Amino acid sequence: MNDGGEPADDVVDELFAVIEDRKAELPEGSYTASLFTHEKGENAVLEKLGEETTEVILAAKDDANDELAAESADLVYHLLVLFSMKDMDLEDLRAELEERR
Ligand SMILES: N=c1c2ncn([C@@H]3O[C@H](COP(=O)(O)OP(=O)(O)OP(=O)(O)O)[C@@H](O)[C@H]3O)c2ncn1[C@@H]1O[C@H](COP(=O)(O)O)[C@@H](O)[C@H]1O
Repeated sequence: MNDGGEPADDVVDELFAVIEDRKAELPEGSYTASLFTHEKGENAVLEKLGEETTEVILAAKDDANDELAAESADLVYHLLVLFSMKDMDLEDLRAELEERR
């Protein structure tokens, strides 16, 4: 909660909104935009997902929890870029998780 008693914006929702903006605007110098315009197409983000997954596993095996959190954030970010590329959104993920409750 912030000082006004309103719920704080969800950081994951906010990140996804930024990713959607980058997809629409493709600003110069944006890493996110570069994934949407990459010459390898969607393979660029798929390769990053593979790399980040390996990094998550290595951090876990090293018992390096700070690194595990950082690599997990990289993984989630790239997963959200993939969702956006596929015209999916966080509601698709939430609906899938809800169904499993
Ligand atoms: N959350 C992220 C985020 N996580 C990871 N990354 C990028 O993902 C890449 C991860 O690659 P690696 O771990 O392999 O590290 P690296 O060796 O530096 O990367 P490369 O040389 O392979 O590109 C890095 O370039 C990171 O900067 C991210 N880039 C952007 N965001 C978010 O997206 C927003 C918009 O960013 P821009 O699109 O760059 O404006 C930012 O404000 C952040 O909130």
